[in-house]
Amino acid sequence: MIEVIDLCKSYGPMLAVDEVGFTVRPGAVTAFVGPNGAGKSTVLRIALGLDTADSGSVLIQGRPYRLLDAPSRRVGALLDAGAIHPGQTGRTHLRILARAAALPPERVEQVLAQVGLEAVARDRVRTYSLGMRQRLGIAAALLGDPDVLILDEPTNGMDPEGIGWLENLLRSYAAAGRTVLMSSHHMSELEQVADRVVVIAAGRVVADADLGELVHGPGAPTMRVQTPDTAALRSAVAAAGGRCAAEDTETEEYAESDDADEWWDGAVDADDVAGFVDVHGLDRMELAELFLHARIRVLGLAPVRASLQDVYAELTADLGRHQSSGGELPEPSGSEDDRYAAGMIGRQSSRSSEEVAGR
Ligand SMILES: Nc1ncnc2c1ncn2[C@@H]1O[C@H](COP(=O)(O)OP(=O)(O)OP(=O)(O)O)[C@@H](O)[C@H]1O
Repeated sequence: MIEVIDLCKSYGPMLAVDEVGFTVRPGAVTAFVGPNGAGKSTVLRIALGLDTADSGSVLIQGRPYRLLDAPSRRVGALLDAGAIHPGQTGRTHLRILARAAALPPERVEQVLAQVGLEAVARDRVRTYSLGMRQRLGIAAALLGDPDVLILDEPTNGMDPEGIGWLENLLRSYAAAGRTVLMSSHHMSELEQVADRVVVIAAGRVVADADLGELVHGPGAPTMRVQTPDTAALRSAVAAAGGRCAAEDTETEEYAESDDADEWWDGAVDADDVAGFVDVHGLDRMELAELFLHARIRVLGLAPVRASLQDVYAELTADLGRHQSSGGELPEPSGSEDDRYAAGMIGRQSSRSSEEVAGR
């Protein structure tokens, strides 16, 4: 379990993380999402002892990271796959990490097999694609067979096969009762794998809910009704204790959308005089009763399926990026050896970004 408790962190005048609190439970994959600059990496760095909070704390299995016994057996982390030393082979990189964490050398071969890198284990990291580097970073996170996995944007640069592989890995990890926290900007991928979603914007948590609850809302799903009697529908829904979306969805606009193809196959033409009204708080049976009693002509009825992307866009619409202070990023705290051993930085972190990128 990971507990983030009333976390605050400023960089100069910039409040990067503002009383952030949420719990990441075992047995589930929790997605941690937010716009660029929302504060995700800051929370993850603090969780892993690479930065210090101004106030509040992050507990992993009940303790701050720095106070964990054998932290690499408790937490595996991937923060920056691009930071692995390009001159080393994949296997050497993992062997160094295993030795530093007092893990048996056979773990290296096991995780290489687990992430599908055995065939390139003897190649230098500079020859790896970004997707292969991500796999190597994930192998490093898995080395200690930890109960908690923290992955910052692990699917960046991965092809669809790699993403599918990672989704399976994370699902089986969670199914074994372990804790998985991953950040990503790819909502459609997260929708495939996440059980729970924490949304952060401008340093504050704006949603913390099960994926289903977030995309369907609590209670009955939103139903989209196509009817020529929109005014009558609205008053009948209000009388029955439901609620209608403020605007009717324009028939033509909706009929031309992808949703219409998928959900409204066989509905009347856009030319027909009918509007679409989204109804909240009444289920299909309640609506059927209402149509009958209020004598409302209905041409179509279907649940509205919001995507995580839709919900996310709505939640973060007004709360985009914090104003950047424009200052230099200070070095994270913790010795370089500690950070290398935790799989978070490359051994020669002073190398140029071009070298790190293998150019
Ligand atoms: N070391 C630092 N010094 C100054 N400002 C920082 C530092 N680290 C983060 N920030 C600022 O804090 C805010 C939060 O940054 P953070 O990297 O945590 O966001 P993020 O949600 O991970 O963004 P992204 O999705 O782009 O990775 C940003 O405005 C960033 O510029």
